[in-house]
Amino acid sequence: MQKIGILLVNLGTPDSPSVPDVKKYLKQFLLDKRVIDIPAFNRNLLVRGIIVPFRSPKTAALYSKIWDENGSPLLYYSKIQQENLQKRLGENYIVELAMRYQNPSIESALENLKKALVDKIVVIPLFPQYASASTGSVIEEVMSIVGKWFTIPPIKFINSFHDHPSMISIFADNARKYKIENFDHFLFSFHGLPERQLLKCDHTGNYCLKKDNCCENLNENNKFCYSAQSHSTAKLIASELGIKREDYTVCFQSRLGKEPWVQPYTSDILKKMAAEGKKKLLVFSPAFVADCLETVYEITVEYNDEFKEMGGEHVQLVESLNEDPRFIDLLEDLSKN
Ligand SMILES: C=CC1=C(C)c2cc3[nH]c(cc4nc(cc5[nH]c(cc1n2)c(C)c5CCC(=O)O)C(CCC(=O)O)=C4C)c(C)c3C=C
Ligand SMILES: [Fe+2]
Ligand SMILES: [Fe+2]
Repeated sequence: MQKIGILLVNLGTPDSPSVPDVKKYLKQFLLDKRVIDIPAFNRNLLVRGIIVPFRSPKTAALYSKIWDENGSPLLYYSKIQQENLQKRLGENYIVELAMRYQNPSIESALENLKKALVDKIVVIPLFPQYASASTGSVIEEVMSIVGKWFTIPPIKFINSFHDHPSMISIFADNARKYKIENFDHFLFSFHGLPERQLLKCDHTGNYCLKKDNCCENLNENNKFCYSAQSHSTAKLIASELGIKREDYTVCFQSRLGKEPWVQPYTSDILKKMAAEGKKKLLVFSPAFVADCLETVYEITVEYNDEFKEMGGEHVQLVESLNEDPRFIDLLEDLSKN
């Protein structure tokens, strides 16, 4: 019987919410050339000289707010997902968890799979939509580590799962708990990405951001585009819930720096909603498979406060996939097919 290694990889989180640990995390994260994709000299100067020293105390304070007895929600739920997938797949599979930045490291997880004498490896980056800064970076890191091994085993990389029916159903069911008729409008708020990185994913060189709504529909030209895959996820969830196109907005949160990022920005949409007199918003965050800083704090606390200050009443987050057994169905499907 073959033994199959499964490597689940999420983004990463600091080891603790202390400023030195957050500095270590941000340094490793933001020095990644796929995350800040500018020439190495400028990246080093910007990250070591400006972003890390100035941002770390602020980011550490935010992490302290979401850190509970289970630690970081991202790592906590990722471990549960790993344990539940291991139980589901049984003894012919070895399921390892790694984080692209900080711990557990991809290198240690791959070593564990090597020691377990697996016959092949399936790498599942835990990002539904492909971006070079997330999925691409995980794939490059795995290739670079395994590339140094004397024996390179068969490896399969999952590239995206933005339209997987199990994920769509979980987000839709989690939303139904809040009775969707109670809301004035629905936001699908994805993690942001610099526009420059969208353009680099456009293999036609002449499609993305060249006309309005270029990425509203997924097609041959934009199949690897993060924005197009995000719109595809949103459309499928909205369709399962019977939400009409005019009642939802796809938007992007968590910008860094002054360059343009994929638009519209969630913060601008909140202003627009408040100006239109909308009172209750239901917000999906389907770029993540587990609750994390961006969902637990940015949406639940910051956006809620901002919206109320502008005259709105409530911003309700739809929980992520977290411990839902149907997410394990999805991971089982990606592991086996
Ligand atoms: C959905 C996948 C992600 C993409 C794509 C992504 C791109 C990206 N992120 C930054 C900068 C930051 N992101 C931060 C936190 C963070 N990012 C993701 C996922 C993606 N990022 C997650 C899951 C998290 C939260 C991790 C957690 O522990 O909860 C942060 C740290 C927080 C902060 O200081 O604001 C930064 C910085 C860039 C620049 C980028 C693309 C170029
Ligand atoms: Fe990020
Ligand atoms: Fe696009």
